[in-house]
Amino acid sequence: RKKIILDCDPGHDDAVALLLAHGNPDIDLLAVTTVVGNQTLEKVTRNALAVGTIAGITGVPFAAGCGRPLVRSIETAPDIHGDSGMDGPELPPSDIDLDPRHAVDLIIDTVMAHEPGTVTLVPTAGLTNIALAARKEPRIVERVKEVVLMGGGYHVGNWSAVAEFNIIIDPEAAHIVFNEKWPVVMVGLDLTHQALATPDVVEKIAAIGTRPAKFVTELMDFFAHTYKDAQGFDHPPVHDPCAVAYVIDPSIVTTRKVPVDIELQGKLTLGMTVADFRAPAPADCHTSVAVDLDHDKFWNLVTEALVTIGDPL
Ligand SMILES: Nc1ccc([C@@H]2N[C@H](CO)[C@@H](O)[C@H]2O)cc1
Ligand SMILES: [Ca+2]
Repeated sequence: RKKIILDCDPGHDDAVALLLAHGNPDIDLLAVTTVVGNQTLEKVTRNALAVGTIAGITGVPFAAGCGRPLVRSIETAPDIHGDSGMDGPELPPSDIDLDPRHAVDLIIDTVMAHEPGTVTLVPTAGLTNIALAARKEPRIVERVKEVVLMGGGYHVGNWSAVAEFNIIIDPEAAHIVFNEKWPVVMVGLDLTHQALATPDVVEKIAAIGTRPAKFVTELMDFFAHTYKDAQGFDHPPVHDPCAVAYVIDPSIVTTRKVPVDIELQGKLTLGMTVADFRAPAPADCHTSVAVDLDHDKFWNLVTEALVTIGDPL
């Protein structure tokens, strides 16, 4: 099984990523950590625990992490995720207790406790926790198998003309993560804008007839409305589970090995993930970007995970 740590900011699509990670039999979810992003740390942490409760996750530590970016001030995304960060469905009180450790320490402890080269980090939010973990315990960089992150875009932005939200809310953290010498697979907007929750996808999920599936349809209904109003999309792109899906089955995403670095100075380009496609990638290039998604295989993974989780209505 593939061991992962999910670092997230639920977030409608983070919730689907967590359900996919929990429901897929090939994934061993070692820990769930939260970081400020779509909403404040307190709100996204409450949301993560609510999803864990709905999914019936037990025996997996949940820890809260950084409440603000390394350098810049907090920027949340209420226009897309609402005031709670996961508006739409009713959220149950959580029966999961937070791990007493900071997320950075839980990430470090977990990576150091497992065989080198076996733990994949899956960030689906700003990279503040991941950057700090690499600075506090540099040994995790050579020990982590790879970092498969939802963020960035080599030709697409959503928080500026050229920058994606998870990167631009903490570009200094992203610069650290992309420049450490570990393998980084950037699952950016170029890929995730192909993962649209169309009506037939939502109908398939509704037909599963379980509480978690109903929860996802309610998330998607809200997400569809805000994505239409705020970004003019007919159907909402469900970004974060694409990173988990790549870990489960790399064949459902095509990737290209290409140097990627983060713009920290530009007035117009701050937070841009600059991919240099020009020459053949240098032999020591440790970054790659996701290009094409197998839409049907992707949504089959999500529906199969929900079927596995069960809990009929
Ligand atoms: N407009 C918008 C802002 C933030 C996000 C969140 N950031 C990433 C996509 O930019 C995902 O992780 C998602 O949770 C999605 C849409
Ligand atoms: Ca997210």
